[in-house]
Amino acid sequence: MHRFRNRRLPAAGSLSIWQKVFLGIDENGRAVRVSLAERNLLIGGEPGAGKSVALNLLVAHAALSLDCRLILVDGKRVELGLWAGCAEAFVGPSITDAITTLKALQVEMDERYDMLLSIGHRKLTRLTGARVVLVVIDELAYFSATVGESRQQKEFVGLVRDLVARGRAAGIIVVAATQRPSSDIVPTSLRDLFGYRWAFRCSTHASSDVILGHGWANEGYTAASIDPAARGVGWLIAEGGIPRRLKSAFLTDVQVVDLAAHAAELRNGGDGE
Ligand SMILES: Nc1ncnc2c1ncn2[C@@H]1O[C@H](COP(=O)(O)OP(=O)(O)OP(=O)(O)O)[C@@H](O)[C@H]1O
Repeated sequence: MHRFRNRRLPAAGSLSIWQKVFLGIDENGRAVRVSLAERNLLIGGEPGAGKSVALNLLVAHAALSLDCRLILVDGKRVELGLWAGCAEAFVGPSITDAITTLKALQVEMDERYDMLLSIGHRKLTRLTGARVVLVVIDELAYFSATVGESRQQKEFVGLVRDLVARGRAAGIIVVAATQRPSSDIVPTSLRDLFGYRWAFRCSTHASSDVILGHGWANEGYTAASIDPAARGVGWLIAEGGIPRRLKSAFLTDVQVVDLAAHAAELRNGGDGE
């Protein structure tokens, strides 16, 4: 298998979760970057539209950023599985494991608020010391509507909601993806907690609005108008802004394998050479 391992892989300390993450190129040819340490991100779109590719870009940046801890929740295991060696926790299809992991994060979030209060700060910054924790969930609907008992699904949704609502200032960021952009999976009250929302191709204007926000389809910003063959194309909106159409960057599986191995080595104290 050809590997692209070479000297251009990022060295330890050259990337930070506080730096913007490169997502792709917009219609005007401009680079699109997001500041993940400041906002949660919701990704939606129909199967095959490009969500996993987008998640891999985000996780690649986070994994190579040694000031970021990674918690990966992936019901299918294969979407994020290549990054398991970089993650502090990797949760597969078990809803019990997902709940246990999110509960532990909730406890940590409260401890972080105690710490912030004790030093008189309102939010975690890169100077506070504690590392940012990135929680990536793929697929939201698997845990909220498919696997487990209804009581567990509710508990899972409650934990996600709390982490998205309160985690940001404590340096706990959630990125969640779903191939079911419907209001039962992403109710407005949850959707609106995400500061970034990225809609890949959706089958209807209504499902596009479920991700981007109510009314955008009427204004002409709809992921239902994306050509099904245009994989990786989507609309991204940041809190308070207007949607921006972009084509995501792309990492092949071979590149992901190489980057993940490199990041794991850096995380284990190696120099990645
Ligand atoms: N930015 C891109 N550039 C080129 N090809 C892309 C891009 N994004 C996605 N693709 C192509 O589309 C395929 C499906 O993308 P991806 O696996 O990310 O979809 P998905 O939305 O996660 O699907 P599912 O919901 O079924 O998991 C990829 O294997 C790739 O071939």
